[in-house]
Amino acid sequence: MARAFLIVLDSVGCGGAPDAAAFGDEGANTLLHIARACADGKAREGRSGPLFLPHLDRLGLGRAIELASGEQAPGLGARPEGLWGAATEVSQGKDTPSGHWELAGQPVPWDWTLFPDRQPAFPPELTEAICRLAGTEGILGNCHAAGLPVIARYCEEHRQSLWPICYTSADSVLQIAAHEEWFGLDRLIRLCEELAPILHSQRVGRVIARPFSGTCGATRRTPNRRDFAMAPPGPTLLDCVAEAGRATHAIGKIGDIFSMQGIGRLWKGASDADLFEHLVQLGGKAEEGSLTFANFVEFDTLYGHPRDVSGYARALERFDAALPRFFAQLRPGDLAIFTADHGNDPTWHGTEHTRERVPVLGYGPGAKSIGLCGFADVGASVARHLGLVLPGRGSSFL
Ligand SMILES: O=P(O)(O)O[C@H]1O[C@H](CO)[C@@H](O)[C@H]1O
Ligand SMILES: [Mn+2]
Ligand SMILES: [Mn+2]
Repeated sequence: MARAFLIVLDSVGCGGAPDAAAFGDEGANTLLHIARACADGKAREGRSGPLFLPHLDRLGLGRAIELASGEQAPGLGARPEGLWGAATEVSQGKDTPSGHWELAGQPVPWDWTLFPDRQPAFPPELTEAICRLAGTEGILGNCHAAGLPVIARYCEEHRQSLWPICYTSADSVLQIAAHEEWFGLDRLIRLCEELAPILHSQRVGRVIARPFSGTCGATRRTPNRRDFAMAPPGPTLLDCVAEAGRATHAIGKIGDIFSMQGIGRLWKGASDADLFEHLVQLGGKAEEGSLTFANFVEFDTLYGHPRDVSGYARALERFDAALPRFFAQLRPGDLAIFTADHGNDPTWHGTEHTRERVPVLGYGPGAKSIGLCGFADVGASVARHLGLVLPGRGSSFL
């Protein structure tokens, strides 16, 4: 029986989304702009030269970028030896759950609730609920922000008052940062868990605990982040595989993104390097007929949001260089698909995700062009590869 590996490189988009302008993202292209910066010598911190991704490019990465956006990425464009194409999203959100759910066959049928970009960003009833559940007299932040600056800005007040630092973004999200020792990690996780059903009932997609440690001026976020996400709008690829009695393995934050629905075993780690080791191990030992679904988040969190082009290029090159160790574990008949959930162009303005198409690259079935497809077609194809049928929007390109 065949095995499938669905691997999401978080935020590694390739431009060309037909509705990018509606998101203020017309022209955004994560991979193209990183490749151009590298070729122009503008991404030289800890690396140099044109973007070097020989293994992904051999699958068809350069051609996928060109197909999605009409632009040639310098250094990429080898003749594809893998399955290659690009996918367009229909869900009206450029966030992580929307992207993953649609890849797994469930586009989001509703409009997410977003908080206004003003201070206070949260309605008084929500602030009261946070205070009641946290046992505090108030909250800090209450604004749109990126995580590192908002912690730096409110650290000292947080240390003195122990009020939680609450912020949001262009995503449908309430994020709460608090110090692991001063405020308490368990207390922060419990607070987010208790708030989640209230927020979910209002179509706010996620409550995220963002614990940090260290002293003010030298804080760092810890790996104990927890996302409490709404459940997907219906059964996904994971449910389909699990209900067929097959094993499902979730690497990284897949468990959080799918509210643990349809997930057999969880494989977590402190870094993407740790997660890659899980992927290599599962390449060797995942059961016949199983699905391994992985998310590599550092492209997004460490380099996309902070707009670090060199760092993003380094992370892509590191990932590419490690791929042969994973490929060496695969067996005849296996399928490994590499794709993404949205863009996060590190050359774009602001600090938010960017609406883009995403590459769809497959290792296993040999050279094959799939052209432009929908996100949901990825899930339908993985199901088909496993001999299953995923009901819903997608159709298989296999
Ligand atoms: O800057 P940080 O806190 O990482 O925020 C990011 O993390 C959130 C969830 O992925 C996104 O909405 C984005 O704003
Ligand atoms: Mn994401
Ligand atoms: Mn993100």
